[in-house]
Formats: sequence, structure tokens, C-alpha cells
Amino acid sequence: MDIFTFFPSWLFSTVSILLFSSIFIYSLRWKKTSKAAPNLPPSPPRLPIIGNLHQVIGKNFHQILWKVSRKYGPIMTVHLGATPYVIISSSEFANQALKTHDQILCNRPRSKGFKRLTFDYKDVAFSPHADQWKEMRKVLVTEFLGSKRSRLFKKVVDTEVKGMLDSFSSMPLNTTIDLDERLFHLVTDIVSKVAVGKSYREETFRGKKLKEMLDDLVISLCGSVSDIYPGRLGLILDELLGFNRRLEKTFSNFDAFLQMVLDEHIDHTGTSDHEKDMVDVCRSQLTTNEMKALLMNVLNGAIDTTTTTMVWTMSEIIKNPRVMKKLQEEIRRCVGRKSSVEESDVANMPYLKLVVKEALRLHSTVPFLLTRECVKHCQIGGYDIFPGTRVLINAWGIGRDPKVWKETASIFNPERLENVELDRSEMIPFGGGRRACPAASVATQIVEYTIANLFYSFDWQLPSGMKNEELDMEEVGSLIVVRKTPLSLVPVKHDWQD
Ligand code: HEM
Repeated sequence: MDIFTFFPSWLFSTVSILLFSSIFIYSLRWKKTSKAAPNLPPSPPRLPIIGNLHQVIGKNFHQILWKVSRKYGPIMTVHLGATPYVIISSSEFANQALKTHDQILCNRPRSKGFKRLTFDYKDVAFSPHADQWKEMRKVLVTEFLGSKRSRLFKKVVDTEVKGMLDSFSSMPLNTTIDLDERLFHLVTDIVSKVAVGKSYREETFRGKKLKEMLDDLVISLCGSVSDIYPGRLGLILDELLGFNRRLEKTFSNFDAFLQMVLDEHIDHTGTSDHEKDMVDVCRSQLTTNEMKALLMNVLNGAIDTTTTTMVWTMSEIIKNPRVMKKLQEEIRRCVGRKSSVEESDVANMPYLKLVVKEALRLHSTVPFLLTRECVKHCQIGGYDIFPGTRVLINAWGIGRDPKVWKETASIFNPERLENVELDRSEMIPFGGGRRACPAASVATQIVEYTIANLFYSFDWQLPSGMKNEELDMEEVGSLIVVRKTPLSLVPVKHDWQD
């Protein structure tokens, strides 16, 4: 008795075909999956629940992860809480992320803080890569950073820088100035006057000054536990730790402040075109929430970054008397005897440009570029990056990488950049690709112009006979890297008889 006795032959053939084809398909799929077994970036050992948090929390995140990358490689995965982050620490892989895969790594992750403080992703910096982002970036570039506002920018920068120089000149001899504070005032006044027509720096709003509101904003943008513990645990912890309450308070204060700013623009209709600030020109193109989100980006993105870049540049010049002498010779030769440097003079100061660039190389004030999120599978350095993966690029480390900048990487030497073409993400203080900082050129010009004026009019000394070379350069901060101790200097009016 054979099997055919019980089953009709057609049924047997059908079952056999089905069986063989499923074995075939299964084996193909198995082959395919085993071939596609993900090749994930190496990862340092981590603890349950907290991942690698204990290694980075409370420390200079960029420095710690730079050290870890020396052991685990220029692309690695670290776990912050329950969320893996791919960390890129070489110009080669940064170039792959920002140029080759720019279209794939152009998203920003969603976050409770971002969502609330950007009025539901109406801004440029934190919104996902979508049409809304494109539109808002276009408005920012044309209405704030572009040629339409350049006349106002020039006038405001000129007036504010000259006002600062005059205030230094009128101080009693040997007065020590806190440059961190003074340059913060300068940049706040410039940015506020171009964006909203006046500086609100001295005003108090709901018991807070603008600086305090901006500091609260940064904490609330990044402090949500649910960003690294998605799901119920994060939500509960945000509530228990008071994050939700703080976020609402920060939002409510900032929203009310921005509403007041917008209300004050209602009767600005008569302002002439070149006197119009950003709000004047954008109000008719944007909804109220879009306008507020854009202002949030401008105030939050422009002030601390530009101030800190000026402070680090000054610090490096002061610490290196050879550079200071050469720079002052260039500026004074170029300008001659005038009351101050004009904007057009700066074009003839190649050494100044190298000095600012070299300071940006060593001091990426935003040490990690704003977090990217992968939208489609790609490979970097041969490792798989899957959709949804968060990617952090260590711009601070890349600017100091001895593989690119040789063993003298950490030494401030502007001449190293003379006649050097940089096109492979060797230094990325403004990021790269479509999400790069749209203000790189404007910010650099403001820094160059301010530095030129400071070193034209004054010879700077450290207080209490401290030697220049002894200036402390210790850093603090993870979102923005600032000096640990303020930069205190004594301005000495330059004596042209010398
Ligand atoms: C020296 C000063 C500045 C530095 C070092 C700096 C640095 C950066 C960096 C590193 C990024 C992230 C780029 C990336 O993810 O690839 C960024 C983004 C951004 N910056 Fe700046 N920035 C500066 C000044 C400014 C100013 C003056 C503004 C004024 C509006 C500004 C507005 C923005 C915006 C809107 C973004 C987000 C771009 C996007 O996601 O499309 N920044 N900046």
C-alpha cells in the first residue's frame, strides 16, 4: 500500500510543490537575512537600564565621548538610557554622514521639549525634515540673514561695537572687564535689534531677564527623560521629576514674552523698508506660532553661539602673544589712524580671517551638531545605520583630530590654515549638509569685525600681572562649550606714539 492509495495524485503533487517551494523560499529568505545580518557600530559595555549614562552625566560630554572613541573607533554606539546613539568622531565618517548621506540623515528626532517650545515644530532647527522646515528656513535666510536685512545688520553692528569701544575708553585706568558678560550684551543687543527692533536685555519679564528665559529654554529643550526612555517609564519620570511643570512654565513665560514683542509691532507699519526688523517683514507671511518659533530659533541659536565664539577667539589671541602682535600689526597697518575699523577694512585682513577660523577649529562652540535622525537604511564606514537611529557628530573632536591636524592639533596656530583647501569635513563648527547653520557667514563676519575693532583700539592685558601663556582654557558645558572661568581683561587704549 503506498501513499497514493490514500491521497489522490493531484493532491500529492500540489502538496509537494507547496512544500518544496516553501522550503526554497524559506532557504532564500534565510540566506538573505543571514547575509543582511546587521553590522552595527561597536559599543562600549553598558549597564542595564541606564546604558552608558553613568560615564557621561555631569561631565564634559564631548571630551568623554572623544576619549571613548579613541578605543571603540570613529563610529560607535552609546546608550543613553534606553536609547542608542551612533557617535561619529572622524572627518571621514562625518563627511559620509553630512555629504554622501545628507538626504538620509537630515531629520531631527522628535522630543517633548522641542515640540512644545517650537510651537509644534513650526521652527527651523528642531523640526523634522519636511516642507514646513524648508519654508521656514527660506524665510530665515531671506528675511533675517540675507541681503534684505544686511543694511540694518551693518548699521546695528557698527553702532553697537562702537558703543562698546567708547564705554571701554571711558572707564578708569586699569578697570578689569568681564568679556563674557560684555560680549554677551553686545551680541544680544545686535541680534535683538535686527530681529525685533530693540533690545530687551535690561527688561524684566514675569520676574526674569531675557538671559534667564533663554537659559530656561535650553534646559527645557533638552531635559526630558522621555527623550531617552521612550514609553511609559519616561512619561512617569518626567512627571515625577517636575520636568512637565518646568516645561510648561518656560513655555508660558517665553510665549507671553514673544506675544508682547509681536503686539509691540502692530503700529510699525510706517517704518521704512531698510529700517524694518525681521518681525516687521515676516508678520504678513507667517502665522503667529510660526513667527514665535522663528524668533525662538533666532534668540536661542544666535546669541550664545556667537558670544562664545568671540570669547574663545579672544582667549586664544591673548594666550598667544605672537599671534596677538601679528594680528594687531595687520589690523593697524590696514586701517591706519582712524577712530575705528570699518566693515570694508576687514576684507583686507587675511590673517584675522585665519585667526577666527583657527579659533573655530579648536572651539566648536556647539560640540555635537544638533542630533540627526536617520530616515532610510544606509552605511557609514561599513556599519549599518537603520531608520530612526539618532546620530551625533562630535564637531569638537573632529576639529582636534591628530589624524587630520597632526600631533600639534591642540595648538592654536592660524598659519596652519594658510592656503589649505578644506572640503572633507575636516572642521565643522557650523555643521554640514542641508541642516548646516544657515548663519555661518553672517556670524563669522560679526566675530571678525568685533575682534578687529577690539584689537585695533586696545592693547589687552591680563589682571594682576598674570602671564598671557598662563590663561586658563578649561571648558564646561555639553550643549554649548564655554570657558570655565570668565575671561577678565584690562583694556589699555592703544598709544599711537609707540
Ligand atoms: C558662531 C556662531 C554660530 C555657531 C558656531 C553655530 C553653530 C551651529 C551648528 C553646529 C548647528 C547645527 C548644524 C548641523 O546640525 O549640521 C547650527 C544650526 C543652526 N543655527 Fe547656528 N551657529 C551660530 C550662529 C547662528 C546664528 C547667528 C543664527 C541666527 C539665526 C543661527 C541659527 C541656526 C539655525 C536656525 C540652525 C538650524 C538649521 C537647520 O536645522 O536647518 N546660528 N548652528
